[in-house]
Amino acid sequence: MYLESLWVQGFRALAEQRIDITAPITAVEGSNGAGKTTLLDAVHFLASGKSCLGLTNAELIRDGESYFVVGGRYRTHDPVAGGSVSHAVQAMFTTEGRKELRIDGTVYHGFIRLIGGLRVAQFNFNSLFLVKGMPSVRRQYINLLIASCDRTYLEALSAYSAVMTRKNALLRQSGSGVADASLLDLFDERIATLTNTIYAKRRSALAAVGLAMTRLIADGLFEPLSDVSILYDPRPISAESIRAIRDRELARHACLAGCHLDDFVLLRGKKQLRDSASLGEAKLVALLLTFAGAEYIRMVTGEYPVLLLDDLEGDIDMPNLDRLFHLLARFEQVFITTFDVARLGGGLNATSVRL
Ligand SMILES: Nc1ncnc2c1ncn2[C@@H]1O[C@H](COP(=O)(O)OP(=O)(O)OP(=O)(O)O)[C@@H](O)[C@H]1O
Repeated sequence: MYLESLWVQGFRALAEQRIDITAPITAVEGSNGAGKTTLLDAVHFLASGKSCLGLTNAELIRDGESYFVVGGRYRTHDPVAGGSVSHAVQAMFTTEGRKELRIDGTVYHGFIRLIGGLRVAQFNFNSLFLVKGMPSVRRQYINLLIASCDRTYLEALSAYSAVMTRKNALLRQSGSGVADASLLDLFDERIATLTNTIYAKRRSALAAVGLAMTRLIADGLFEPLSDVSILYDPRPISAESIRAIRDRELARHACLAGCHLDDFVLLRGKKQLRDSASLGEAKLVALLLTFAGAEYIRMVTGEYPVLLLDDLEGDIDMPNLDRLFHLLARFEQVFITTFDVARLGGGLNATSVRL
């Protein structure tokens, strides 16, 4: 997987930028506020239709502009064609909320089709919330990871989100508790089926990610995390078990069971890292999850994703940099932000883009 060129217009810090990429490692340089994080976020957007900083599309539009455009051309291995193929993608979002996506010239009016095209694994300062933050952050991690390799998972998530929206609307309408019970029964059946499908896919993906974590720890860079593991053991649900809490759902006007409340636990020994990890440890665990996610993608698709590393300086002890560079050599393409490539030492043979 290789992003050959990237163009952005009116995207946060970047007024207009076009880069053609030829080297395996691109060091994105520039002073504070120059737009380094923004550039990596643009690549993440092309892979997911979303900002990796948790920003809304409207927040991504540069102040004073009426739209943003993010586009790129990437190369990927196509097992059907038996070789490398190249795709052009371009996403536009306007202040009126209009979305326009072009993939190889075909126009779509939503960004969901970006998922499963260009694949990325990313780390930035927000990644520590994977360890320290709310369950929703971990769900986003696992959702994008699986969906980028498995279209049926993405379809199950979309179907789940649609049925939950309809059920929530019905629960809100129900007011005094009088709701269309048979329609709620139908929704509960669908929610239970989709939840169990999603649980099963998350279970096998998280088992693979956990295995990749163990191998990466054995490689050395993550040695201090030798007893870190993932615990994920959701109980399958049934329409009956959801029906059993219907009174509570009616009272709260919300769905109170299903995979939208799911979470996985990061453990060190038997302790939950969310409560016990220092900030430095949390960042290292998040970096480990980034690399383990990349290994998962390679295992499923046969190709490493594009690796996006933002704000790593200061988070990794200098003696470990050599091991990090060794790990980067696995990837076909890496983007790494830095104030100054020289500060990263001679171990990094990178081409730099200065903003
Ligand atoms: N919607 C927006 N319109 C214009 N400028 C924006 C917008 N959102 C953020 N910025 C500006 O972008 C800059 C931050 O960009 P970014 O985070 O990409 O910089 P950076 O080079 O990664 O900085 P640092 O080295 O400090 O991490 C800030 O100056 C901020 O004011």
